[in-house]
Amino acid sequence: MGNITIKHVRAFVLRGGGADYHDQADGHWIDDHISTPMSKYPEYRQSRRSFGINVLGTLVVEIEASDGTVGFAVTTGGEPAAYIVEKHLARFLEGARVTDIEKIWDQMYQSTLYYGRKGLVINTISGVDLALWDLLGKIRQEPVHQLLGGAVRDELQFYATGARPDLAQKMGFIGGKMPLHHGPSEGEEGLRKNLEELATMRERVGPDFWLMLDCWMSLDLNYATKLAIGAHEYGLKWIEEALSPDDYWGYAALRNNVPKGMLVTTGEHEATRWGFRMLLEMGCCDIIQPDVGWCGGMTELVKISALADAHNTLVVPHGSSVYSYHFVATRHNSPFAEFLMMAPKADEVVPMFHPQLLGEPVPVNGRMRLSVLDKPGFGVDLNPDCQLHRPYNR
Ligand SMILES: C[C@H](O)[C@H](O)CC(=O)C(=O)O
Ligand SMILES: [Mg+2]
Repeated sequence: MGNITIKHVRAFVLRGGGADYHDQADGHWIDDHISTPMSKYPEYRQSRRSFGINVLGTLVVEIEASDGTVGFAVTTGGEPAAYIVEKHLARFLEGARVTDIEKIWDQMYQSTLYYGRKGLVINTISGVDLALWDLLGKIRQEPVHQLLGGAVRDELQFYATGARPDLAQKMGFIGGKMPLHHGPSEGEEGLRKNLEELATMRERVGPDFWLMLDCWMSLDLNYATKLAIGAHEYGLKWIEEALSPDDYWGYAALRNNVPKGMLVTTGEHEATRWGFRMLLEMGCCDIIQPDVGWCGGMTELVKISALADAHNTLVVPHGSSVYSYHFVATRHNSPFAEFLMMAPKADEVVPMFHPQLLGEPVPVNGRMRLSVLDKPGFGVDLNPDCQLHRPYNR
């Protein structure tokens, strides 16, 4: 094993759903008048695709070892990410040992610092890192959760994100997180509509089912505070990503402002241990939500999670399908996981990264047995029916 090296790195682009889960067709709940930082421009209010939310597409990273084993991963990043992998990052992998994950991560991060640190570059590094974990698992014939130190639970439980928490409840999930539909630019009327939607959902699901609101970076502190206070009456469990990810000070203030018992969550657009250190040390939130495909990959998520543990903060990763399931199974401070409802009407459970992965597990009755994850690597294959495009073939 110590002698197996990395022979070749390849980066592809894929369109249509999957890891770039906002890349959906018309009529999908995920693109139906959701409040965003662009909602202040009326022409970009109805659809997130109108301002380009799906412009990047999916990045697929494939890493082939000297023994012929191939590991792969998908994340968001598309063609610019493929460029970075092929033209810049591949040099740190090809010829290295497949076990050199820490060193490769450090080289990818340090060598891109002058143009990286967050966003696209860290998405790209995350994709490469996840492919390395998949490769190592496949070579060792062990699931990634075992490489991470082993599972601490036999079963994962999930809340669902989508437009229909009432249906998610019937499907066995422990809670439902809804997108916020109206932002500050829609004034008092929008605020009233937001609260009415929450009230209707609370009536449908009864008093105990968790209800959360995902605000996708779209509010200001005053609006978020008013929303949280209004939503308290309807038992809102948490208010998510209410502010810009750069506004650490706003989050710290919001956490003071929300009614007692309501949680403030954020972090899906934060990256690396340094970004999360800001959130944790400034007391910005009760739950951090790193996306393992965006925050720096598994190698970085393990560090972020240890930091969170030392701050008594839960880590409930954003989306990211199998990549987060293998992680959540191994951490005491990750007691449950997110499942993004990718059915257009949020009325059935379909694999989160459909159609890109084969063998992608889904929760059944809101739960997933650990045994489902007991396959080498992340336990999934690329769907050969998906059209891979390699824009920067070296
Ligand atoms: C529903 C949200 O706007 C977003 O598309 C997904 C998300 O932020 C989450 O799952 O969390
Ligand atoms: Mg979110």
